[in-house]
Amino acid sequence: MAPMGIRLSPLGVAVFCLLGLGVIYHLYAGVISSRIAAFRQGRAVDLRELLAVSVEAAAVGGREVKRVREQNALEEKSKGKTREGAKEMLTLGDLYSHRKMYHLIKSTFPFVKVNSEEHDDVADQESAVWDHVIPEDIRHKITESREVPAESITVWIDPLDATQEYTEGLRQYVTTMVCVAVDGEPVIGVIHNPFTGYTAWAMVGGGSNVNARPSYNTQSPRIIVSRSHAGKVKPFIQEAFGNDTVILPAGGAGYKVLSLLDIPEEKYEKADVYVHVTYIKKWDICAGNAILKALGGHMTTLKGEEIDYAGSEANEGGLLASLLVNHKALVEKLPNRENEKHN
Ligand SMILES: Nc1ncnc2c1ncn2[C@@H]1O[C@H](COP(=O)(O)O)[C@@H](OP(=O)(O)O)[C@H]1O
Ligand SMILES: [Mg+2]
Ligand SMILES: [Mg+2]
Ligand SMILES: [Mg+2]
Repeated sequence: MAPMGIRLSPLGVAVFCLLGLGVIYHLYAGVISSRIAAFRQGRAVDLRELLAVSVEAAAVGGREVKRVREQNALEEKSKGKTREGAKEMLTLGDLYSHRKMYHLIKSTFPFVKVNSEEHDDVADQESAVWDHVIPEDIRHKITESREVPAESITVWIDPLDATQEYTEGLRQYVTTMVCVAVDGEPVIGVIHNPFTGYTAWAMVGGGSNVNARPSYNTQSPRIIVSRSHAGKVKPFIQEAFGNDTVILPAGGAGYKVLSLLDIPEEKYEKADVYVHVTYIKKWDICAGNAILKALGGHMTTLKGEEIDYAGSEANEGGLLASLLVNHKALVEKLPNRENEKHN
């Protein structure tokens, strides 16, 4: 019984309540859906922006690498040993470069997973902030933006590649590298030499600032290999390509990929194929893989398997990298090394 003698019909009350709920749902559905949209937008990453930040990160890290080398303040120490027993070196160049590169990428894209070779608990007080300017050459070569969910991205950074050679003063081999993998596939690669200032970048299906050479020799190829983690690469190559094959030992996984490209600088040797037979990690190889893929080339394990750039840092199956040749035919020439893994 309602006050003042007004009698409410139960059906009327029910209809009224339903109407009220409908209005509330209508109002809140709008709010909720716009919240979801805003949330989603925050987690969508424009790959052209991520390329611009990657190029910037390689440059800011590179400035630290150069400064530490020029001040002779490397303070090198051993982080441990590789599986083959070689010392894994860490210098202040690796560490300071890591801080700058990692924080620049993380502060711009907080939802993106970034795997760096180095680690550090100190928050960089003067960490670089991206100015949101996409450089002219990137805007010119990549005209369409492409957005992907942040969750699908893994960024690999090598704050200083060829640390061994860096400690020996062999500056030509040293690079900083950034790679962006989407769903495990390498999509963006940046390789920067801090001492010459040269940067190679490419986006698969997008564009690049570097090209393949007009031709490559696969009959008697010049093969570039590691100088400090070579393992048994020499007999491996001779078995595949003959005893007279030209083998070029060089430092740095980044440098060795640059040696396959058409770089208008005399400092880069010109190789036809890059082979690595020992264990190697994904921050060493992802950027080179993305650049080669963008230019129509391949980087695979020695068995010709694609490398998945999500998940663990390890690449166990060695490396074969080539550009504009029949990669499968190269794989078929290689000896079976089932019984000599990691050598
Ligand atoms: N067997 C191995 N185990 C661990 N890292 C290896 C390796 N072989 C090569 N690397 C790493 O791959 C990069 C290129 O090596 P190389 O010059 O011998 O070709 C170097 O990266 P960093 O200098 O970033 O550590 C090196 O440490
Ligand atoms: Mg290292
Ligand atoms: Mg490296
Ligand atoms: Mg390194």
